[in-house]
Amino acid sequence: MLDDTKSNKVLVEVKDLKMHFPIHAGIFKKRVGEVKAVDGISFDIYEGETLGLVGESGCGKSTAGRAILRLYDITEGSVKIDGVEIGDTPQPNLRKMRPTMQMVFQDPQASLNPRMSVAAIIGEPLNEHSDMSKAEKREKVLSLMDQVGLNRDFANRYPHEFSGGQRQRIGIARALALNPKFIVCDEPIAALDVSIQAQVVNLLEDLQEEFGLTYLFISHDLSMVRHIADRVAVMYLGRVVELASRETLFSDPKHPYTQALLSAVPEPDPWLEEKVDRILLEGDVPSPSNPPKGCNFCTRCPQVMEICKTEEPPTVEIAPGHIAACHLYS
Ligand SMILES: Nc1ncnc2c1ncn2[C@@H]1O[C@H](COP(=O)(O)OP(=O)(O)OP(=O)(O)O)[C@@H](O)[C@H]1O
Repeated sequence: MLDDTKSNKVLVEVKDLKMHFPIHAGIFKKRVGEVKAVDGISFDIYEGETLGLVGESGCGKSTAGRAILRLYDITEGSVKIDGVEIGDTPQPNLRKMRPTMQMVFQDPQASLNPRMSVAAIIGEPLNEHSDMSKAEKREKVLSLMDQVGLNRDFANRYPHEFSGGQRQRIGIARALALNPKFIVCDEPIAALDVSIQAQVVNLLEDLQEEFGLTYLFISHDLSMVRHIADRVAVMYLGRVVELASRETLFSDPKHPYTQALLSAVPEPDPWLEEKVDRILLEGDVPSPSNPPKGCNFCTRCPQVMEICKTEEPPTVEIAPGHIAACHLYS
């Protein structure tokens, strides 16, 4: 399923994961409903690979990433990291697993404490999860700065003294401090200037190769995902509608939603741009607190059938490693 350079060992197993947020209203804050941000997603992530997770804003990508890392108490389902079930582990007992799995956030400005020096920020995870001496910690922090391309002379500076790209490097160094195996990169370049996005992506790729890291790369930027991901999962309204290798997904998308999403990618060549067959989706994405019956995509699908309005489509393997949840294939 993966190319020869990647392992076939499953590092992260996500099964029927649901993350529903309660909606409270009224003076007594009565529970009146729930936002089904993630509504039963399943996939495996192989050791050393990058799984891209794409979809429109609000489809549940970030919630999925956070739920997999157990930054939330999940509503239902199972998450195994390296064979260890963490889906139902109480938060205090997750401490042991924390070093294995880390997150790189979208907005480095917001995720770095402005009152802490860079050395303190990068070294913070070591205070809690290691018994290194002060000198050992300092050396580790400086070597992490080298690894992410930050000048070690700037260790005592503060986040505001750095550019956006450098701040993201600080966030990456912090995520690497405990030698993780699995990193959720949540839109890691979305807040950066286009000119430095490629540098940060190259850095993530180099680090992956050097340390054998496994990434869940969340992005709405399909061109970037096409560049970095080995396989790609497409989400719509809390569910994974299609998953395939990068080559297959971009050359032969099967789900009508994936086809529409890919057809919206801008074509830089004006001559080709004229020839692109765009699929325009009608209507808005329904609310995740009140998703449609049957297939979540039925209200906007250009190929909708009667069955789509009543029955949720099963997820089927159309070809080896290529899965889709659509009645056209069930
Ligand atoms: N803590 C929360 N409480 C209630 N609803 C939430 C919470 N976090 C997310 N949501 C809702 O869950 C849905 C999915 O949000 P999420 O941020 O996961 O989507 P996303 O695909 O990552 O979007 P974006 O790319 O804009 O970040 C949205 O409707 C959002 O409003």
